[in-house]
Amino acid sequence: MDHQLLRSTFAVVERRAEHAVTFFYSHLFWHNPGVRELFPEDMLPQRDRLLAALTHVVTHLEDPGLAAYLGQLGRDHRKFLASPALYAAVGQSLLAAFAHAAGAAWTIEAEKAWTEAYGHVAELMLAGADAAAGAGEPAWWDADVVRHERYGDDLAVLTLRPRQPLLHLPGQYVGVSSLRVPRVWRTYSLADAPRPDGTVELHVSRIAGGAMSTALVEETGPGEVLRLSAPGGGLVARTPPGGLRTYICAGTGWAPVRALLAEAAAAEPDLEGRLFVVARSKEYLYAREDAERLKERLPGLNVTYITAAPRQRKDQATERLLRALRACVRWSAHDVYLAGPPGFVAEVAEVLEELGTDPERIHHDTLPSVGRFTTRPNTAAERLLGPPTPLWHDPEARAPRGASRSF
Ligand SMILES: NC(=O)C1=CN([C@@H]2O[C@H](COP(=O)(O)OP(=O)(O)OC[C@H]3O[C@@H](n4cnc5c(N)ncnc54)[C@H](O)[C@@H]3O)[C@@H](O)[C@H]2O)C=CC1
Repeated sequence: MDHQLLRSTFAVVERRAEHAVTFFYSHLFWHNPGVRELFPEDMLPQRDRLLAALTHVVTHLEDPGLAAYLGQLGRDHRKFLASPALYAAVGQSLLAAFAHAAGAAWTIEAEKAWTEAYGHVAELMLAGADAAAGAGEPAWWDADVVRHERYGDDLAVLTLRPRQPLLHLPGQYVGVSSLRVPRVWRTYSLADAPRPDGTVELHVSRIAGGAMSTALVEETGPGEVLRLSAPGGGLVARTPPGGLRTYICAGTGWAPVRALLAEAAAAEPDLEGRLFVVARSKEYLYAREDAERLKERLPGLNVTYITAAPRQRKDQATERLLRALRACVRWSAHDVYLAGPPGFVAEVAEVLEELGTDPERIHHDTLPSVGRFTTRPNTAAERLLGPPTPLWHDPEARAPRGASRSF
């Protein structure tokens, strides 16, 4: 495959990304009646996701991990009932959209390279789907809601009992779908290590205007059934025994961190580390009781809770956290596990690097985007669909940014 040619055509398509994605879906739905019904009513998050996946493929062409990524994506796409025929239809519409957006850059060679590349991508995704089906894994897990607890106005903890065993690594997330919001899937972390009774826990924060989070926080209750997709994500334990680690979470970012700590409490109760739990206000520090229980099992864990002061804006908690992080030492010796709102993760990761943490040892997930990109935009296409928000906190206290940054 001609990687250089794939990258150069994609760079042209990217500059007209919004146009290309609109063309793609119009072409797909027009030529394949019935396919529109497989997609949610609100297509905006879907459009971002397609582009994010394509960007990932093009920027990882030489990465040996790409095949595993595509296999996992195919496994995950079983929840959409994606058939080989649908993969073929998507390929045709994608090439048509690329041809349209690339203009003069769409040469015979470019078309050949993209036809071959898409064929390869589809093959790896279908192989991932077949492998999961062959191992007896369902396309999704029906799960009964057995408990629903509210914290503050916007937060809920849901306990679910999947009807088939749901194997996962602590720290991973699942896609969640509800009949209340047809065909929409949102990702939430599983908030515990696998439990003996097979139940799982999701922590949901209601986003203003978010149909799914509102349904899960305000309307869902015991007796209802949700669908869960195959667990995925790379925020899993990576520290060798005896290694130092720091866990930092904000809001419902507590969910994956709690799962990692529960695993550590069983596997390595004498671990040494620090935990920072950040919440917008005291009322939202729903993690405190659980964290205290974990601390009893992990005496070497130093726990700090950080909230904004009363009547201060919620972001003040991050400023307070950054001050606390600056007061800590030995960052170069720590693995750091990070979870929370995307802006928080990006900001904290940057400060940790400035403090001397090895970037390879800062672990966090890039959750699939919802509506807007969940990480800072890097490419022209990402910037177009989700322009970066300006950094807001205490810029004076920061070391100068690397000259290589493009925003
Ligand atoms: N529910 C889950 O299982 C998981 C959720 N997440 C993410 O965590 C977030 C949870 O949202 P909430 O609980 O409502 O958190 P929140 O909106 O209450 O924010 C918690 C704290 O994060 C900080 N923060 C928020 N936005 C920031 C920004 N742009 N820059 C710097 N700091 C910022 C502030 O200190 C704030 O007090 C969501 O974005 C979600 O995607 C991440 C992992 C798992």
